[in-house]
Amino acid sequence: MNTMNATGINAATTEGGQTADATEDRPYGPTRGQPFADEAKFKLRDVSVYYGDTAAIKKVSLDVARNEVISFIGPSGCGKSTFLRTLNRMNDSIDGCRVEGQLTLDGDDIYSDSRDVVELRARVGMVFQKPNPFPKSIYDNVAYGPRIHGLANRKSELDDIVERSLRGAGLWEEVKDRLDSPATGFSGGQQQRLCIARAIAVSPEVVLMDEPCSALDPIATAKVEELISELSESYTIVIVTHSMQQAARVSDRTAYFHLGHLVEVDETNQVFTSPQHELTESYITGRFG
Ligand SMILES: Nc1ncnc2c1ncn2[C@@H]1O[C@H](COP(=O)(O)OP(=O)(O)OP(=O)(O)O)[C@@H](O)[C@H]1O
Repeated sequence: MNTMNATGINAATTEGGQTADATEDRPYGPTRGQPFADEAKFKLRDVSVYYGDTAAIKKVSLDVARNEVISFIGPSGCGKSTFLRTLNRMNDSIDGCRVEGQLTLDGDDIYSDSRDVVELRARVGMVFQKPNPFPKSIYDNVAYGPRIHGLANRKSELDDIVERSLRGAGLWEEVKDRLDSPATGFSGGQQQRLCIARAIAVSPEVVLMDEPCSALDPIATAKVEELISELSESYTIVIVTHSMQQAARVSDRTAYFHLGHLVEVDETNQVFTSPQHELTESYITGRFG
C-alpha cells in the first residue's frame, strides 16, 4: 500500500515492486519521497530515454499532479531536459533518440501511433531557455498558434486572445501600444514573457519550462517567477531549473535527478529541509553540482 498525504501525493513505498535495496536498475535504490499522485495529469512509468545506445533517463516513474508546479533539479547532464521533453514528444525530432516505458496524459498514451503530436503540443506547451520569439510583430507572435489551430473565427476574437494572453503573461501594459513592433526589439525579459504569452495563447493544459530564466537578469527573473505563481492557478507547470532558490520559490514539489535516475521527489519544503537521500542532500548543500 502507498501512504497518502492531504494533497493526494503518494509515498513510494511499494509501487512497481520496488524495495529499499539498490539494484542494477536502481543503483541509488527506489525513488525516495512521494512520486505518485491521486490526481495525475501525467503518469510516467519506467521511462527510459536513449540517445543511440546510451540511456540518458533510466526507468523513471513519476506522476505529475493536475495543477501542480513541479521542478526538476540536478547536476548538469543528469537528464532533466531530456525527461521534460518526453512530456510533449519534443525528443521526436532528435535523430537516434528513443523513449521506452508508459507515458500517459489524462490516461491516454502520449506515444501511441495514433497520437496527433500537433494537438499534443497545443495541450502541452513549452517555453525554452533562450527567449525565441519569431521575427514577427508582438501581435503575430501571440496570434500564430491560435491561427494555425483555428481558434478564432473573426479578427475581434483573435484580438481578444492576443490581449488575454499578453495580460496573462503580465506584458499587456508594456506592449499594448506597440503590438505591431517587431518582438526582437524588446528586452530579454519581455521576450521571455512574450514566449509565455505565445504558449498560453492556445489554452494549453500544461506548460513545460526549460530553464526559463537562465538568460534573464534578476529583475526579469523575479517577474517570470511571479508569473509562474499566477499561471499555476490555471495550468500544470513543469520547470527545469539550475537554481535551487527558484525551485524553492515557485514549486509545490521538487524532483532531484542524478545520472538519469530519479533519486528523490517530494514536497519542495521537504526536499530542501530534510532530504531523504544522501545524494539529494549533497546536491542541495552544494557539495557537488
Ligand atoms: N541530442 C543529444 N544527442 C546525444 N546525447 C544527448 C543529446 N541531448 C542530451 N544528450 C545527453 O543526454 C544526457 C542528459 O542531457 P540533458 O540535456 O537532458 O541533461 P540536463 O540535466 O538537462 O543538463 P543541463 O542541466 O546541462 O541542461 C547528457 O549526457 C547529454 O550529453
